[in-house]
Amino acid sequence: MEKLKYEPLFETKKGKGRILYRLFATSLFCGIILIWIYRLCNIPNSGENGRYVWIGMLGAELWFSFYWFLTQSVRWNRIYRHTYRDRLLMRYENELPRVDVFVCTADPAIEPPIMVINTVLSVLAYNYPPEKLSVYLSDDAGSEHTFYALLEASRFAKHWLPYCKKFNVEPRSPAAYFASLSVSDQSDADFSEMKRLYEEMANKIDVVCKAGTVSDQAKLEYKGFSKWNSYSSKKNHAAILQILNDSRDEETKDIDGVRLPTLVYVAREKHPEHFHNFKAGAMNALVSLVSVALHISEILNKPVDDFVDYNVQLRVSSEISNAPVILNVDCDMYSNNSNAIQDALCFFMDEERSREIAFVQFPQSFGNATKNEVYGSLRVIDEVEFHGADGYGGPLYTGTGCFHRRDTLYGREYSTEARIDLKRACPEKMEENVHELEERLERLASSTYDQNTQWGNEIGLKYGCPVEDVLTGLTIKCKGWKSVYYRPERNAFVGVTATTLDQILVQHKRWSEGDLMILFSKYSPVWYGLGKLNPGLVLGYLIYCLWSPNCWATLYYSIVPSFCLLKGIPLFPQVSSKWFLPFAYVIIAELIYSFAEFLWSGGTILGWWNEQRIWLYKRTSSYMFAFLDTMLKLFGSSNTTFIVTPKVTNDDVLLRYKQEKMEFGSASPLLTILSILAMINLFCLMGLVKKLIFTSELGLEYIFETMALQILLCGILVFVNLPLYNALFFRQDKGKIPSSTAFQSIAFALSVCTCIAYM
Ligand SMILES: O=c1ccn([C@@H]2O[C@H](COP(=O)(O)OP(=O)(O)O[C@H]3O[C@H](CO)[C@@H](O)[C@H](O)[C@H]3O)[C@@H](O)[C@H]2O)c(=O)[nH]1
Ligand SMILES: [Mn+2]
Repeated sequence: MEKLKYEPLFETKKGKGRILYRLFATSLFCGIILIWIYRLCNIPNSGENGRYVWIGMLGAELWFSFYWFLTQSVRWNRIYRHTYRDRLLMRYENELPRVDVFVCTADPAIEPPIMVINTVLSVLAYNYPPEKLSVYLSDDAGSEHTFYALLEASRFAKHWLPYCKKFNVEPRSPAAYFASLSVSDQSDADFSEMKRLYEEMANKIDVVCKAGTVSDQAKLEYKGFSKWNSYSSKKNHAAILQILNDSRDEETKDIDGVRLPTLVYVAREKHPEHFHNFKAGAMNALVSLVSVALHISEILNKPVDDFVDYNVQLRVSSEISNAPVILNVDCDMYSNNSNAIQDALCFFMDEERSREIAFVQFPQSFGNATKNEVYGSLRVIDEVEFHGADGYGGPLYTGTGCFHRRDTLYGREYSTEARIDLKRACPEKMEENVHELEERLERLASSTYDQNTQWGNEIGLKYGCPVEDVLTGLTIKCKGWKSVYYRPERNAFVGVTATTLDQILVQHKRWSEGDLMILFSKYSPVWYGLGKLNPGLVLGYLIYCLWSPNCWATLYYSIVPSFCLLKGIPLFPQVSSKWFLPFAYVIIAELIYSFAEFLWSGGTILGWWNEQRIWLYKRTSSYMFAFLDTMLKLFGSSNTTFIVTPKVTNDDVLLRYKQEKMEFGSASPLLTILSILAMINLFCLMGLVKKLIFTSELGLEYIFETMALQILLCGILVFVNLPLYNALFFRQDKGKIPSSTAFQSIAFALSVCTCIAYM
């Protein structure tokens, strides 16, 4: 008999133009070496003017070269994935695994319930058998409003899900769907009815949020609200768990009589004395809630008794769904592609190559991004770098839009028998009613369930790091697993990005701080990962772990050459010197490359320019504070925090955001640093102009000949900062730089420049 040909469920292709890129990178590297040689050979002798400044330049350039070298790792070996969903369905239509979706929210004031339930509705409506899909909303605020919204959403879902299937709607977040249509699309009756239902629901939720409380009538209608009787604050409340739809229940059906996915609301217990570990804590509560110790023992191949050693609290059979595949999304990341589960499963279920795959990460894209992205984007990371990381064992886990195998989250080591257990039985419907089950589960979502256990350490998401996602993904890979990066043509997830400068700087401070903490932690890619990870991937991780130390070289390069300009000390080769060439080549080639890469990644010309500005701002403010804070933490005098990014904006700020006017707004040390730097460069450039006009002894030509690159550098810094000067001196709206910050930074920059000039 002819052997059936194996048809893979996914394919991997090498990126185009790799040879060309490698040649280019090599030529750039030669340029960089020449720059080192120039620096080394021209260090002023001891006693000569500018010796230490020169050594500093050498240090900064060595750092930049080293960092550039790291960034090559994710460009060297890019790969691209392609899935075959039709083959998946043909082979596994009736045995698809169950999938648990975890949605996390933390604060109804900055993560509005209406946005949260749109995300929930979008994942409930996945093109996937409903009896195999369970959606859990983790609400860290334990907010009655969010619960009310979810309750309304569970009712609306009975209309929305059949509608999505009937008309093959995309995207399946109702808000995004309605917003995506033009007026002419909106004529038919089904549509109008759907829109009316949605608006009715949105309106009810809006009323509750504005009133600040749920009406007595609603409370009477649904007795679940009684659980809030003892609620005192979002930091102090008992566990609340409510099963809104139970797919095991025959009665849970939509208006067409089709079963609905399971939907569960969970607010783990919060107690002021028990640290809650932010999102990692929330995720672990969910992971553990839906599992049983027995299963863990099965996975780790140990008898249950051994678990006493493992110190896992043995918890009574408590599962609701316990699916082998878990999707995790942030509350603002709605599903934009209803086939994403099937795509992910192609990687988990391929007969030959899926064994080693622990998670499938999709890119993050943002629905509220403006055309030229004033606050930058993750564009190049998504379009280039993660494809490169994939070539060396897989991208980072970035916290949202990621499918995990449940057993790898439990800390399972890679082994060749590690095929996903599809046949794992569905939890039995127990002889208890839903309320009894809820009560039993609530006891498990206590604020101490993970204390003195391996949760957060050997099991589940890792605690103690503001980027729990990156750390968790890294340790999974150190256990021998790989991950996959998949970017379908239609984006799988769409979220909300920050809309003010302060928000983006604070977010990047959290990220770069967390990444640096990983570098110094027990799980550092360098000492823990070396030998376990592909060396290319170690370099790849280092790019992110070393984000924050970048601040020093950048600060040096954006201040010292400008001061030297003021003092008349040349730091770069003369224009007519042959040493000028490598500098010119490296600068121009790198600029053109980064420009081309950005456009190729789908950005705009102005977007690239904005990206350069935000690059400078992040490096000189967020990264510096992140570095200092990490040092404080290492020496034990500061605690980990997690400032949640707001997902709402007031109308005034939103208008300026849409006009792409940078929002400086509130005073903060981050902002002060940026304006001081901008002013220093402006004063230095003005000092030079003054010198050119009033002192003729040196002559224009001589100054350009000796200082061309320094003038260029200072000029570019000033040019990049134009929006900042505008916000300092001319703008009248609320997004301008606050007068106190303006005054402080101008006074400070002026005094420093005066001191330097007359020193
Ligand atoms: O105590 C907390 C704090 C946050 N969150 C949730 O975590 C998610 C991420 O928070 P956000 O403020 O949006 O952070 P971002 O910087 O946008 O998030 C990125 O970076 C985080 C790590 O810093 C990851 O956790 C996220 O998944 C990743 O998208 C949100 O859904 C929050 O509701 C909680 O559930 N509990
Ligand atoms: Mn977010």
